[in-house]
Amino acid sequence: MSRKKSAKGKAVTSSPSAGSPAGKGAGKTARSSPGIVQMNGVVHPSRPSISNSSEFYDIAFKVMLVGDSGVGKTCLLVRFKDGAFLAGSFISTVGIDFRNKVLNIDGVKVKLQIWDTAGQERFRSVTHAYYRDAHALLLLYDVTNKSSFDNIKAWLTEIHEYAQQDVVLMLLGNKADATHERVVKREDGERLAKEFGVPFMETSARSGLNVELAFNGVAKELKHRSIKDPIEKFKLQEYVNKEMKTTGCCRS
Ligand SMILES: Nc1nc2c(ncn2[C@@H]2O[C@H](COP(=O)(O)OP(=O)(O)OP(=O)(O)O)[C@@H](O)[C@H]2O)c(=O)[nH]1
Ligand SMILES: [Mg+2]
Repeated sequence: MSRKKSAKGKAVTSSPSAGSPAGKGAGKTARSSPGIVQMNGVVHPSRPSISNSSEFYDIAFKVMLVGDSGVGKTCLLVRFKDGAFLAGSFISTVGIDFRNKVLNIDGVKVKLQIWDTAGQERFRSVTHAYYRDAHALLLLYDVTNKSSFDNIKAWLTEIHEYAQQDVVLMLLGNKADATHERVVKREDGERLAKEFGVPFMETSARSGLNVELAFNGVAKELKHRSIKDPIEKFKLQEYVNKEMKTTGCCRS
C-alpha cells in the first residue's frame, strides 16, 4: 500500500461581516474561513487537494456533513477534530469548509477530509457541487427541532439526486444531551432510518456522545470497501449497534 502525506486541517474562523443570511437560520451571524472566496454572495472554496500534506496516511476519503442550519454540523466536526464544544452564540457556516483527521483503523491510517456544509438554503447550489466527490455523508437532524427531522426525507431526495449511488450514508440525531428540549424520540429516528435502510444513532457535540463512533464507523466502512477484504465482512449498522452509547433516558 502506498504511503502518502495528508494536509493539516485549517482552523474554522469567523467572519461576522459575511452578509445577511436568508432562509433557514436567517438573522444569525455567518461563519466563513480564510481562503474561501465569496462570489455574488455565494462562497466557493478552492477544492483542497487530498494529496497536499504533512501527515502520513494510507488511504483518504471525503466525508460531508449535511442537514438543516443549526442542527450542529460544525460543532460535531469541532468536537471530533479538537475534542471541544463550540459554546456561545450560534455562528452559521458560510458556504463550505473542511478539516482533516487521520484515524488509525485496525493498523491502517485512514485520512478523512471532512466537509462542513452550510445548512442555509441560499448555499444549497454550492453544496450540490460537492456531493459527487463525497465517499460518505453524515446527515444530521436536531432532536430538539422537529422541522429538522421532518426535512430529512427532502435531504435524502437531494442526496439521491446529487451523491454517488454507493455513498456511505449515516443518519445522526444530534443534541441528544438536551433531554428537556427533546421533541424527536430516538425511536422515531430509528424508524425513519430503517425505512430508508440507513444506519442511525444519536450524538451530542456538547457531551461528545457517539461522535468518535460516527466518524470511526464511517472510516471503517470505507476502509473495508476499499480493501475489499473477502474474509472480514463489515456491517456499519451492526458495528454501530454494538459500540453505541445511549443517553440512558429512552432505551426500552
Ligand atoms: N445542546 C446542544 N447544542 C448543540 C449541539 N451541537 C450544536 N449545538 C448548538 O446548536 C447551535 C448550532 O450549531 P452549529 O454546529 O453551528 O450548527 P450547523 O449545523 O453547523 O449550522 P449551519 O452552519 O448554519 O448549517 C449552536 O448554538 C450550538 O452551540 C449539541 O450536541 N447539544
Ligand atoms: Mg455550521
